[in-house]
Amino acid sequence: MEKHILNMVLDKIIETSNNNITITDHQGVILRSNPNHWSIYGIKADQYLGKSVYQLQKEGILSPSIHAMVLENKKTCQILQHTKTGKVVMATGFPIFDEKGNIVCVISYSQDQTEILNLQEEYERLQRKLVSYQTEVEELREKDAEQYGILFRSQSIEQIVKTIYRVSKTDATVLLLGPSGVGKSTFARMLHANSARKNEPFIEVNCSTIPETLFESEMFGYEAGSFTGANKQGKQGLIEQAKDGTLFLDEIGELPLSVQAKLLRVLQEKKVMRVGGKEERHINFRLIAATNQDIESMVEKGEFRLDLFYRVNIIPLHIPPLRERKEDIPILLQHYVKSINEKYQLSKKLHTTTYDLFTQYEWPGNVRELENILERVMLTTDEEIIYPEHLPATIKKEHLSETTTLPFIDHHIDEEHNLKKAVEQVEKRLLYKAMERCKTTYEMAKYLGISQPSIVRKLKQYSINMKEERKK
Ligand SMILES: Nc1ncnc2c1ncn2[C@@H]1O[C@H](COP(=O)(O)OP(=O)(O)OP(=O)(O)O)[C@@H](O)[C@H]1O
Repeated sequence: MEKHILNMVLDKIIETSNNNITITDHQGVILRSNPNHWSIYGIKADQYLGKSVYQLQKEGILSPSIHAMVLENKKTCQILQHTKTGKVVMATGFPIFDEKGNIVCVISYSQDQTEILNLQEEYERLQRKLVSYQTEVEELREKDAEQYGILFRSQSIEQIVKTIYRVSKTDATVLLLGPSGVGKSTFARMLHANSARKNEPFIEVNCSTIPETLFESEMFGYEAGSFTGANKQGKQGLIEQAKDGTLFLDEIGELPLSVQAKLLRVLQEKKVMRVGGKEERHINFRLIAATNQDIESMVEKGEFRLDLFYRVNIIPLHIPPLRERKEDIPILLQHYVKSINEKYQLSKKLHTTTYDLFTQYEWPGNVRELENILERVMLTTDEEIIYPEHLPATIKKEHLSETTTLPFIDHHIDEEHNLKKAVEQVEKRLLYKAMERCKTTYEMAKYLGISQPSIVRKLKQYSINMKEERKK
């Protein structure tokens, strides 16, 4: 190709490129560049063409010059330039060598990055805002959940609360699963209170308390004079009472098989025929069910209908037992101590060791058991501070075995690899435990099977001040 045509091609490439292409000779004198791109440096073509990049660098127009850098380093370079006009430019420069390895010219591509950087900054700012909004929403959620009587610190309950908020905006059937006393009814009420049906009835039916023979009349209602002993005017069934609201079927696993079939039909068709009635009534309601039974194994054993299981198991929510979310225990204790104090005009407090015991206990009856035990202990203890000795034997027993059995000792020996230290840990632990149970050093001596002077000596050895400890 002829030289003048090659020049025309080169000019066209430079003119049409999205990047600013600049060519300098081996001394950094600008030979070619697209004038349209130089506005970002705040100068015009006649001010830079034929000028040295070193000069422009000195004048602060190129800060720094990519060409100067390539000439100096004799290799490809990349930099971010901050121009006088406040722009940020990404410049990449490439050296071109002759056969002898001398630089004959440098070519650079530069691109205005200001917008991208601004967008990036804006994106990061919005990200930060989003995180702060998320935290705020979570805090509000926690507070909001509190108004429905749900207190938590555990991630598992936080996740359930989030799901409840999400599904409460839909009409999806929710199946609450978990052992007795974990809060299934409480969550069901929260779900209803957050839904569009909140101003309509919430009908809670404990399926285990309705006798099989009365199930139909209780659930579907009956017409006047349909059976002896029936109300003369007839009666609305529980499903009809839930019209436009929520029907909460608690203990659904307790329903006899014969009843399950009848219920399934109603749930599928949302139509109810009163006992002794002639026409079906269409009832609009949202269904929530709960059980503390292993419903899937009931299905396997043929004790629960598979079709009814599919009908209710749309959104299953497993609420874990309290022993699997011990981080919820302190806040529950604080709440219940406060509310029981208010209810009975008391001013009782839990000793820190009592808190520890409550946290270690397995709580087979979950939150309900915690609430009940606390109420009983607070009402039956004369003293203002509740010590471990005031607690029921089951809680103390668990503590006793946990602190004295081999796993505890093993743990310390494994960790320390030092017998003396491990013995000290065990001794200290036993002293604290004896202090929880006993009032005097004489009682402690009896409890631990050593002499009273030994107790005093050991307390001194481990700098344990009984009076101070009791105040904690
Ligand atoms: N997260 C919680 N925060 C505060 N109180 C709770 C919480 N969970 C449950 N409770 C309380 O524990 C008690 C038992 O809760 P609830 O009746 O909802 O449990 P359940 O799982 O439905 O029990 P069951 O299976 O026996 O019907 C209630 O007094 C309830 O207020």
